[in-house]
Amino acid sequence: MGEAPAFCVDNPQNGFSNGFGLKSKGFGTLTDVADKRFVIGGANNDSISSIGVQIYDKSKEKWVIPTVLGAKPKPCKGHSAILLNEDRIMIIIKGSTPDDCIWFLEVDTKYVKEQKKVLGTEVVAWSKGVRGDAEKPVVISGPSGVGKGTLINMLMKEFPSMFGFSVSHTTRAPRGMEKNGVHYHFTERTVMEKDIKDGKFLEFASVHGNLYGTSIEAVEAVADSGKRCILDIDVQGARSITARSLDAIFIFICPPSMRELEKRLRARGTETEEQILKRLRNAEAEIEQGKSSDIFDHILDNANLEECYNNLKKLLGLDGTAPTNHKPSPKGIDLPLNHSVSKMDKKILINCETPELGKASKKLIVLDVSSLKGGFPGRTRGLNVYAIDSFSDSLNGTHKLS
Ligand SMILES: Nc1nc2c(ncn2[C@@H]2O[C@H](COP(=O)(O)OP(=O)(O)O)[C@@H](O)[C@H]2O)c(=O)[nH]1
Ligand SMILES: Nc1ncnc2c1ncn2[C@@H]1O[C@H](COP(=O)(O)OP(=O)(O)O)[C@@H](O)[C@H]1O
Repeated sequence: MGEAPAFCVDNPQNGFSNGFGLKSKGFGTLTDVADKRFVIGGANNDSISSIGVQIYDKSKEKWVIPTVLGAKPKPCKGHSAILLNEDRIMIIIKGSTPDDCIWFLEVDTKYVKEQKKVLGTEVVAWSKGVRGDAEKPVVISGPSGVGKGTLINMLMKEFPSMFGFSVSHTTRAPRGMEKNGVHYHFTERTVMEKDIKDGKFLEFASVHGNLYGTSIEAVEAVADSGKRCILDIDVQGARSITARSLDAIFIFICPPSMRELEKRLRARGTETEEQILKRLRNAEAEIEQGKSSDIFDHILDNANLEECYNNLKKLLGLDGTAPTNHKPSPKGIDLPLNHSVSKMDKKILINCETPELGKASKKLIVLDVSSLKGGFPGRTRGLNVYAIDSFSDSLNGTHKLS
């Protein structure tokens, strides 16, 4: 299938209320998915414009303005659109930065289908495309004072280029040494509640009387930096994450006894007496749930810190010396402004010939989409990218882009 053609929308509904004012005419792409035509477009001139979405329902012969979820691509100088698997449209942005040129408009993925039912409207969702895979995140849970933070710090200190911490949002007050943006994003309840409503959180829970939550951006930012994400979240949060099918390793840290847990909490000296008692009361239920539920893949006893840390490293496959062959974070894709796009099986071919530079300038960029993972509300990962120079001569010139 070839690139969806640039076209002129003759009769859209008074512009794209979800993206920009299209006025009476605009240019964009159209992609047919069953009896729906997805019109994705910008303004009718050479200037940069934002991307709006409108759907023409061919069976009902009417235009529909969908609810658009997720952050959309930045204003651009045009785009190409290619339908993948009947459930998402790949958008290749012209004139964008290398790390911002591939996007997916999900039109019938599992999440979008669910949202259509919940909202009772047409729904589409934007997800940014990213090269390469992210390693499975590591979710660490356990009662307050058991040693989660201590173990995570040890891991980050020993393997600084390998792990990144998912910085949660919380409505609780910072402790003496805690820094905003490093340990937590300390936030107002009303602000956090609005962000939760706007779908910015992967999970959230009320813990010890405060609101805590993991933003989608917190996890994606770690993966973008090429590191493996560590989450320190409570049992409710871990359960929400399993329900959202986030592929992660779930580890529960257990104290040797309630008495020892109390001793550690008091020795830490960061909570008031009232807060300590609340945390201890909650600990019993957390331990019960952590041990009995089928959320956790591993339960680690933190009686002896060194032993527990070694066991943690073992189950993460880090029991040797620090690995030296850590994958660097993948670079973006450098696309020229002018290119044409086509599809062959699970590969998207981007023809980057620059006519004014002659035959020698021919380059074909191949996006292998056979192993895509993730998607809204996070990034779409697993894009594999190859460049073929002077592709008309031979395919033997294939090499991986660095
Ligand atoms: N669900 C959820 N729980 C979180 C998050 N961040 C922290 N928590 C949990 O909230 C609880 C309280 O954390 P905190 O106030 O830092 O106290 P601490 O556990 O005693 O260090 C702990 O069980 C954390 O695992 C989050 O983003 N989501
Ligand atoms: N195995 C252990 N033995 C003794 N003290 C520990 C052990 N693990 C952690 N601690 C101490 O217990 C306190 C609570 O640990 P922390 O990492 O803050 O717990 P959490 O993040 O689970 O609330 C800290 O003062 C820490 O130094």
